[in-house]
Amino acid sequence: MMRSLEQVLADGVRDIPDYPQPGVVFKDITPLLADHTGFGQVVEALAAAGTDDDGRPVVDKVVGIEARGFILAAPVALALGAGFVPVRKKGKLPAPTYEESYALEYGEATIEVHQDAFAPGDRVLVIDDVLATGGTVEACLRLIRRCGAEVVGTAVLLELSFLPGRKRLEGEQVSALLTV
Ligand SMILES: O=P(O)(O)OC[C@H]1O[C@H](OP(=O)(O)OP(=O)(O)O)[C@H](O)[C@@H]1O
Ligand SMILES: Nc1ncnc2[nH]cnc12
Repeated sequence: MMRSLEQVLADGVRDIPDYPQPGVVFKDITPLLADHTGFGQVVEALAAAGTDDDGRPVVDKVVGIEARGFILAAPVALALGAGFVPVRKKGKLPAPTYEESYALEYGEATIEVHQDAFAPGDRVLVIDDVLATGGTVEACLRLIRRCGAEVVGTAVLLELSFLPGRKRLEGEQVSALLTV
C-alpha cells in the first residue's frame, strides 16, 4: 500500500545531533533518497509547486542549489518538462557568473550562477532540501533576478520553523513538504 507523504518523510528524515557543530541538529535526508518509492513521492510533491491548479507545468527552468538541492531539483525538472539550472558554491562554474554571499546556520558561503543560465523572462522554480535561516534561498532569488528571470516560487522538503527563514522570505512564494 502506498504510504502517505507524511509517513514517507517521517520514515526518511533523521536527526543527527551536534553535526556539523555542537548545538546544530542536522536533518539527514539520505534514508529518504535510498527509498525509491518515497523519493518518487517527494519529487512529485515538490514538482506540484511548478504547476497550475489543473496540474499543468508553468515553469521553464528549475534551479537546484548545490549540493543537496541538486538531488531533488534535477528529477523535479524532468517531471515538469523544464530545464535544470545549477546554482553552485563559488569557484565551480566555468563560464562568467553572478555571485551572492550569505550567512548559514553554521557558517558562511558564496553561491554563483552562470550569467547566461536563463532566457529573459524565464519562469523559475527554486528547489532545495532545507529552509533554515533562509540565507541560501534569499541569495539564490537575487541571482535569478539579476539574470532577468522571473521567480515563480520556491519549494523545499523541510522547513525549520525555529529559524527565521520564512520571515526573511516574506513576500516570496515558499512551500515546504514538512515543517518542524
Ligand atoms: O536556510 P539556510 O540557513 O541558508 O540553510 C539552508 C541551506 O543549508 C544547507 O546547505 P549547505 O550549504 O550546508 O550545503 P550542502 O547542500 O552542500 O550540504 C541546505 O542544503 C540549504 O541549502
Ligand atoms: N539543521 C540543518 N539540517 C540540515 N541541513 C541544514 N541546512 C541548514 N541547517 C540545516
